[in-house]
Amino acid sequence: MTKKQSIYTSADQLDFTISDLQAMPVPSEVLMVKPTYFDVEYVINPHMKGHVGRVDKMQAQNEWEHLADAYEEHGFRVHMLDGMRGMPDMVFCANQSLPFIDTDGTRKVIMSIMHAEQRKKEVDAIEAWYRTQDYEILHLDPEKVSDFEGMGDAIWHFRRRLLWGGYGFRSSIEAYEEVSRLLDTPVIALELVDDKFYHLDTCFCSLDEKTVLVYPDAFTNEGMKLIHALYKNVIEATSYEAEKLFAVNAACPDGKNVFIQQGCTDVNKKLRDAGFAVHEFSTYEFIKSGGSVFCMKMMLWR
Ligand SMILES: NC(=[NH2+])NCCC[C@H](N)C(=O)O
Repeated sequence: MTKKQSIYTSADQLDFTISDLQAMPVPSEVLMVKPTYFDVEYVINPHMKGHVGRVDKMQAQNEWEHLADAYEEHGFRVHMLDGMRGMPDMVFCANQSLPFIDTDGTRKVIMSIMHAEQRKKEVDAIEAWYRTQDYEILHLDPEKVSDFEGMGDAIWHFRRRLLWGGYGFRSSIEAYEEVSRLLDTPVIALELVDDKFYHLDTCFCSLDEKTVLVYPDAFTNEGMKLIHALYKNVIEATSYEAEKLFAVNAACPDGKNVFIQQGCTDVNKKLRDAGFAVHEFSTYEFIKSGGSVFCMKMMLWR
């Protein structure tokens, strides 16, 4: 496809359909950071309020292990990285980077510029791990980009070279000009308008090429138009399940199986009706920090 434009912010700018886009392999590996030092120590999103010092460490460890096992059971190789003292949010390893595989098979990663001061040092720790993994490491120009929180806000369309980028709370729209240029990929930029849904991965879950799970009130009308223009099936979560159960922070690593927080009855029925297999997990300890299934891992290519 010849790109006329790299960042799309309104539906009338769209000059392609999904089938025009190049295919991209599905990741086969997962990175997870052990929750040894996970806790709620500060408040940088509305979900963390009232939870400082209230994490049940044993329970968190159990929840994390069940999730890691599930990736292994579904055939994914899981890299487990030790957490670090003083980095209670490092366990949310969707945030410090955005990995990518090029058309020639080169693996690259763009390192994040965390919005919150408290989380900035996590990026170096994750970068050090990528150095052991034969990834080409790319950095955003801090003169041009103030913040970008990796796969928390930048989500690949399933199996296609198209990036969906959320902005407004943790990432700024300028980041996507840079990301689009570095990865030579079009970006659909979606403004986030509700601070309870501060990362794109709290309100947008890419399920397969044609299907997405969203929480519509987290977006502008124009954002929802873009989503409807490029997805045939748009599954909507209720406000209760999206906000209290992080239903949309689910993960569908293979286009068939959806890993999701326990108890999302309405969303689960819609997912099953659409042909997906649903696997429920307890992530209550992590929800206290404003994260669930999706943000506790990073998908990688081998
Ligand atoms: N991608 C995510 N939604 N990650 C959750 C991050 C939670 C973390 N406490 C933060 O506010 O930064």
